[in-house]
Amino acid sequence: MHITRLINNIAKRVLTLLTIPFKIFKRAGIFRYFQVILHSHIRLFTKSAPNMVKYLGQEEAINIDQELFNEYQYSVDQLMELAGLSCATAIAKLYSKESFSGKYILVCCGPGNNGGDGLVCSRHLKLFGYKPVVYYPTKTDKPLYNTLIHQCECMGITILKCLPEESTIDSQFGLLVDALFGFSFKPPVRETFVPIINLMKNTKIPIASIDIPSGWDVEQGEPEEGGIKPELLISLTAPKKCAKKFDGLAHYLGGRFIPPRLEEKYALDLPQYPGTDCVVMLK
Ligand SMILES: NC(=O)C1=CN([C@@H]2O[C@H](COP(=O)(O)OP(=O)(O)OC[C@H]3O[C@@H](n4cnc5c(N)ncnc54)[C@H](O)[C@@H]3O)[C@@H](O)[C@H]2O)[C@@H](O)CC1
Ligand SMILES: [K+]
Repeated sequence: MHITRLINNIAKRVLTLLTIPFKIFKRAGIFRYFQVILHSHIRLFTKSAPNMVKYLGQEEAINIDQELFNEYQYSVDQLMELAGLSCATAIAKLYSKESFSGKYILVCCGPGNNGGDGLVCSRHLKLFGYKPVVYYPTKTDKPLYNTLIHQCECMGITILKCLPEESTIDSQFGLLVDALFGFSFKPPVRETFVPIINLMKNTKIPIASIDIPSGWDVEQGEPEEGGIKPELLISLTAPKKCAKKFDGLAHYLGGRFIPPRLEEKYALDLPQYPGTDCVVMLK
């Protein structure tokens, strides 16, 4: 275990060192080309390391969630803040600001807590110097969500009323953050969300999915008719079973808030987070 962790750490350091020279490339095309090549190589290098972390079923994920709130007395906004920060951090690790060449990040938020993570993530992305814009089609009229929206607006983040035209997405946005549905999703996607899911299926810009690629079955993965294909997946607490089918560029784990006793009870076998980081790269 120690040797595989050491190899992982060395690989990550090599990745960071190799990435720095590319940050001087202001032209997104060249930057992204090298970024993809680099990550593919790092993945090959680290693939031999056994991935011990447990992949959760839907019921188990819901039980852990409930236990955090009931037994450990965390409030939703406490965990959401850490989850959203982890997502923004993972995005910043994979995509430099320069790679977007001034383009916006479209953060699509759903009606539940996954959408709340998206709102928090937007706020942190803004603080990191990115340009997030939120699309939140079904606002949840609860104090928590009203506050999160208010905070976004106070930070100059635009909340879009309509979904941007598919034809303008590529020219305006450099990344789409998928915060529509998390571990409580039950297929099939309801009518209201079909246009945004279709847009995500068709778009050429990269997608970063929070916790679950939206529209995927939490345990089985991508639907038979085809689903969205995120480039980055940020699992929270522990990856869900569908993450085994994830074939994008990078998979991070975030939400470094699980008490050791809870980790032990569910035999989560969480990987070691580097130093004080709030995310750890799984692949
Ligand atoms: N411990 C944890 O486990 C934490 C979880 N958090 C986030 O919370 C998420 C889970 O949140 P929730 O339980 O609120 O649920 P979700 O955000 O996964 O989704 C529930 C919402 O989606 C709707 N929905 C479900 N199936 C649908 C369908 N087929 N078509 C259209 N709408 C559908 C439901 O009506 C509900 O409004 C996680 O995935 C994660 O992102 C974080 O905020 C913090 C910590
Ligand atoms: K999602």
